[in-house]
Amino acid sequence: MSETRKLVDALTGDLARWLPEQRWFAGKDRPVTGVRPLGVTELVEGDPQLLHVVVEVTQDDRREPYQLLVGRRTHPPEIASGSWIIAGGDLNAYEASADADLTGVLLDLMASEGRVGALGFGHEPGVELDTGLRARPISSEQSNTSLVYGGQYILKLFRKLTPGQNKDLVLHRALQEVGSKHIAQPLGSITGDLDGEPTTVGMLQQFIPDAVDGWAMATTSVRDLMAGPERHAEEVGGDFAGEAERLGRAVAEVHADLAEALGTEGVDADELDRTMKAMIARLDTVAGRVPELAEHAPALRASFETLRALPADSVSMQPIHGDLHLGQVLRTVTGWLLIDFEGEPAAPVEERHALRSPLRDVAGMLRSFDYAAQQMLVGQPDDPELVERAQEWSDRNRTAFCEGYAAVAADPRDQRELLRAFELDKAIYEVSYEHANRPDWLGVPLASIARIMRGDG
Ligand SMILES: Nc1ncnc2c1ncn2[C@@H]1O[C@H](COP(=O)(O)OP(=O)(O)O)[C@@H](O)[C@H]1O
Ligand SMILES: O=P(O)(O)O[C@H]1O[C@H](CO)[C@@H](O[C@H]2O[C@H](CO)[C@@H](O)[C@H](O)[C@H]2O)[C@H](O)[C@H]1O
Repeated sequence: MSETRKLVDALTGDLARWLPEQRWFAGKDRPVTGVRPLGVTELVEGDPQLLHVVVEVTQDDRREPYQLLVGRRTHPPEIASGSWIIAGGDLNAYEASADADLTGVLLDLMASEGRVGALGFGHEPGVELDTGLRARPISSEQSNTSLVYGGQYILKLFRKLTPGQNKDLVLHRALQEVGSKHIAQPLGSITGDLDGEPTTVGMLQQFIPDAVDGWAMATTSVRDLMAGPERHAEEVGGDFAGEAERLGRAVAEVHADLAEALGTEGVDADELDRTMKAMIARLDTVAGRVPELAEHAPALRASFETLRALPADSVSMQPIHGDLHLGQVLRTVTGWLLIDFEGEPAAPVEERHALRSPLRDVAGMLRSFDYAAQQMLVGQPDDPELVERAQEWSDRNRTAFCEGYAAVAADPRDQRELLRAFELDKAIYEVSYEHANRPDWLGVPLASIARIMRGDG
């Protein structure tokens, strides 16, 4: 048996333990019952060695492919303890995305449009890439793993793979084509093979070094307010409402760009019915898993059912971002950029690619303003002054965002019932997300659901 084969066999055993410890692993809600290799490509030969590995992870009846970079060397560099998959012995192996001596090859292969085994590397038409740059992984906790090359490029390695072209790449290319001002330019990609289908495993983009994400800015503003709760949101130095308004405009412009690039579709009554049923199905699934949601389920179901009465022609469908929140927007020196057009990490691929109402993105941002304010109350939920300030901050910034959006497109608040239903649907998704990933924050979406149902949100 070859060395590599032996390693891969050993790895699959250890991965069942290691994978659930990774932030990006999407299946934390149930135990891993099996791991089997689907493909192994040797990107750097010898010692050190870099392997690109795709494994299929089984969890009960669910089977999902994940991508890994595996490094091996006799004299390993400083490796964070959590990155060791097999520590010590002949078969030492670590997750290699932080090993800058090894990851440079990915950029160099994209620059030269190389192919290694099942992996094809390419750059976008007309783009010339600098080579020989060292990469560092970005430290934030994310669904995928991103490497920054020399402060110039950012390469996102998708962790959970879905067959076909990744929606993030498809929408970035479409937006680039129509000259959207609100994206980081797509520069290259890496394509693998999944069940015989060419599949995006990586996307390279322009890196914006001085960008700050919306979540960091918004929570700084909330913190300012909470530090002196005797003052109101509009009186503190860190007021965010101007930015929220500009962000609303940017999101509306991206929606218009997506519609121009990829078209829109009207909706019939059947479609509205399907939307409602999908919301109820998600509610039932999440309420079955999270007991705290169950008490709201009957009222939520009744609320979704009222969508039936809406005129179908009030909705238009188009490609949308699909998981828009303050962590998915970057403030640069010139304005707001939207990133990460993959859609909800847990949604099935067909659903992510489907045309949807742009109001879903608006609802996602509204939820996020609420989150930014309410997460400050985790651990001190009963201080009436702080509760009032949090609500005030959220209301002020949600309004500013909608006003910005309405300056470019139809006012989302004119479709109050639909917007409310999308917000509730998103909050139900968040209950499931927090339950699996950040149980301490479960109260944030639950409190929002209670507030919206009371008519206070
Ligand atoms: N083009 C970019 N320039 C600068 N930073 C970026 C860029 N794209 C992404 N980032 C940073 O990387 C983080 C992860 O990117 P994202 O696309 O959201 O990955 P994930 O799919 O893992 O959530 C973002 O929160 C942001 O801080
Ligand atoms: O950015 P991702 O694609 O990984 O999105 C997932 O993780 C998000 C958290 O990092 C999660 O967003 C939720 O928490 C945010 C604050 O951390 C908040 O701004 C969002 O409104 C809230 O939905 C997102 O739902 C999930 O898909």
